[in-house]
Amino acid sequence: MALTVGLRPLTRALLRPWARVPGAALGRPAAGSGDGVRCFGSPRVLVEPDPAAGVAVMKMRNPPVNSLSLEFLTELLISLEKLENDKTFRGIIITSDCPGIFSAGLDLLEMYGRDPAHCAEYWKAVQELWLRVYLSNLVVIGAINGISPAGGCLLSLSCDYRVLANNPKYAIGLNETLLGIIAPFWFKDVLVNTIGHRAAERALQLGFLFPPSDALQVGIVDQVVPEDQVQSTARSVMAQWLAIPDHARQLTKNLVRKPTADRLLQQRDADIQNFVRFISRDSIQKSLHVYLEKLKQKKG
Ligand SMILES: CCCCC/C=C\CCCC/C=C/C(=O)SCCNC(=O)CCNC(=O)[C@H](O)C(C)(C)COP(=O)(O)OP(=O)(O)OC[C@H]1O[C@@H](n2cnc3c(N)ncnc32)[C@H](O)[C@@H]1OP(=O)(O)O
Repeated sequence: MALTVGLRPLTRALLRPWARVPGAALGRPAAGSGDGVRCFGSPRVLVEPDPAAGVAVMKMRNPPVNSLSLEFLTELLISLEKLENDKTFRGIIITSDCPGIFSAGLDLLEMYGRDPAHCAEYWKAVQELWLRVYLSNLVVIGAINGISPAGGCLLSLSCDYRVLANNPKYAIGLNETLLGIIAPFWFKDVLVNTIGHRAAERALQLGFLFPPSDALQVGIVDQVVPEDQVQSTARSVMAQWLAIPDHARQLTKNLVRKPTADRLLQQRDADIQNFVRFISRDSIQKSLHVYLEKLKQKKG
């Protein structure tokens, strides 16, 4: 898949992709890997490779809530691109290193009080991450070990399979309307593809965040397991998926997902312009302000 990352050279230059991760990389072999196999990654993305299994675990660590800032998105993109281009790997497990939070979704501070050029650059990176995960040739499994609203839910929905930890706090859904904003058409498409039209219609309008039992029932996740079994379950599901020949699985995945991805690919620039126009409205900026204040006040 030829996707351009399309971020400002400055943004990319600021990052140090593939730098050894302090602490994690200091001689600690990756779990399940043989001696000499080291964790690698970037400041916000820790990659634990298991070359023998052909699997890498990608841990998001952008504390406190793994909000998808521009820098974090860029690091995720670079990690994914690297893994995708390395023939050692056939599958990745995406999980979180922030306790209780898978991802709080898009970083509201990238959309609030920003100029149009910044919003456009940000939205391009959001599109890019979605396309890269959604169309990945690798098997992508979400080991969802925390709450995942909005953009966090989109990231989960873009995986091939979702395992959610059974904790009532770990709700998942596209809750944009609760913020006074709307889920873009491609977020909506992925939800419809996953849970069906009627369920998506209700969930989107009401901004449902499904706790684990409801999430399983509606089909927004594939499995709910005790919290301490999320990673091991993701590993055994991965083994099942990797038992299928790559070429057959990849072509099938493409067959199923391409029409949805094409809807965005055919109008990426227009989608960016729509986003910038929408997010720049006074009324939307006001809604974001109110929501951010609410998050602050919640702390007391
Ligand atoms: C017509 C065409 C239209 C085109 C489309 C147009 C428009 C827009 C589409 C936009 C799609 C948007 C997608 C999104 O993902 S929006 C983000 C949605 N996320 C949320 O609603 C989650 C908000 N966060 C929370 O609910 C909680 O933080 C939590 C995740 C449950 C964690 O709770 P807790 O552990 O208690 O932590 P705090 O609430 O205290 O948060 C810690 C600090 O992190 C800040 N924070 C939290 N979430 C975000 C975020 N998403 N972005 C930026 N910052 C975030 C929070 O304010 C705290 O900051 P502080 O320490 O400085 O106070």
